[in-house]
Amino acid sequence: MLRYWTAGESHGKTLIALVDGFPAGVTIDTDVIDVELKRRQGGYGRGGRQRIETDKVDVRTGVWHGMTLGSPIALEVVNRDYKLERLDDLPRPRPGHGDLTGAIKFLGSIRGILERASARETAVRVAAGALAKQLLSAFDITVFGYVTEVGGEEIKPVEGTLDELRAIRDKSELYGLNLERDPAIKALIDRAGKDGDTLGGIIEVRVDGVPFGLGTHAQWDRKLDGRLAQAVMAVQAIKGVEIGMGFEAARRPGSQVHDPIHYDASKKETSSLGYTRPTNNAGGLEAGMTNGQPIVIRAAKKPISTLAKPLESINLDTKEPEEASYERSDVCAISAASVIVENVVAFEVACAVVDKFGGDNLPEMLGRYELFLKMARDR
Ligand SMILES: Cc1cc2nc3c(=O)[nH]c(=O)nc-3n(C[C@H](O)[C@H](O)[C@H](O)COP(=O)(O)O)c2cc1C
Ligand SMILES: C=C(O[C@@H]1CC(C(=O)O)=C[C@@H](OP(=O)(O)O)[C@H]1O)C(=O)O
Repeated sequence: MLRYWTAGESHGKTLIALVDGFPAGVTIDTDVIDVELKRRQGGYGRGGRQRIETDKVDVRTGVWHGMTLGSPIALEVVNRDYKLERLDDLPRPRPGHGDLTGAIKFLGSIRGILERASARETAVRVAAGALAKQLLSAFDITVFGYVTEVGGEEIKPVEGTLDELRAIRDKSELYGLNLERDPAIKALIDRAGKDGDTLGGIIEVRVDGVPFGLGTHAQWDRKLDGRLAQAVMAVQAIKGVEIGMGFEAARRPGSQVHDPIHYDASKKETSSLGYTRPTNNAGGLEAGMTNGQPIVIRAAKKPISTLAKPLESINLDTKEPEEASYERSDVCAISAASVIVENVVAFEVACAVVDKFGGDNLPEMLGRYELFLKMARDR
């Protein structure tokens, strides 16, 4: 079983992801992980913190001569803005953050909650996802995330191959798929910043090259749609998850929702085994299992909770009404969130690959994958 945990506070010494159950024999390129970490730090609308940090991964355990050993892998990203010992508490909880509930639940400080609730922790979630992508690439599975909406403004994607779309996204300051929309949306973010306000948005992630049969119908906690939804929803500030047509499917009759099943022998050698679907409203998942089509998953991110023009709150000591605390904050972090969601999806898909093809070592997994394809083609 492949899994991970993280440790670390936002302004503490360091952040750690401990990845357990990662197969042996996977070549790891730490530069590729650092590219993802850099992308997560970027995107238009980020606050002052990203000018302090330069995130780089240090693979502390589990890798020898650039290859995984099958033992636990500890990934570390050190905080440059380490100052926790000098920081005071925050007196006035910020609506939308974990401040009020955390301080009440743990009978303690707001600082003690926000330090761990903070999305700073996602640096090492991204490192774990970027590690998982290096396993997925051996199976030609690619995971690609982009922004489709910011503050209610749509970024309708242009058409193109995956490589063309990647090139566009990597040029976009918003990580969207339509460069023409960037100036208007940057102006929207600037306006929100000037008004002391914040913005959220919508992210889409596409997973290509997915074989049939990842996940299972047999038990609720092993259904891949459910596991993906949990991984995505557990990203800070994500408030909605859709797979394929998502909520829109509820508004249409079945004839306009379900994807007909066709067969094209010339595609027998691909991961779809020749079973083609003229549409992919299911988003690649039926009954908790992948159906040979790309996985498509969307996430809705709420606006940042800390407003420069603070909302009404209470001073927890005096119980008197006061404005919520403000130190510094992102105005819009949807682009960063797209990198995070992309990487948590990658990790979850890698878990399902390990479940299906075994997790001891990569050559054995690839052998089992080929055997499965052969048997499934003959089905
Ligand atoms: C990439 C990213 C950056 C974020 N930056 C901030 C920030 O600067 N200030 C803030 O108040 N919240 C920020 N958030 C949101 C909080 O982490 C989040 O709202 C909080 O942990 C409460 O969790 P919840 O929104 O899931 O309920 C950010 C979230 C993400 C994903
Ligand atoms: C540090 C990161 O994001 C932080 C997430 C965050 C929050 O409350 O979630 C609050 C801010 O922290 P700070 O007050 O130190 O500026 C963001 O900068 C990061 O993504 O690397």
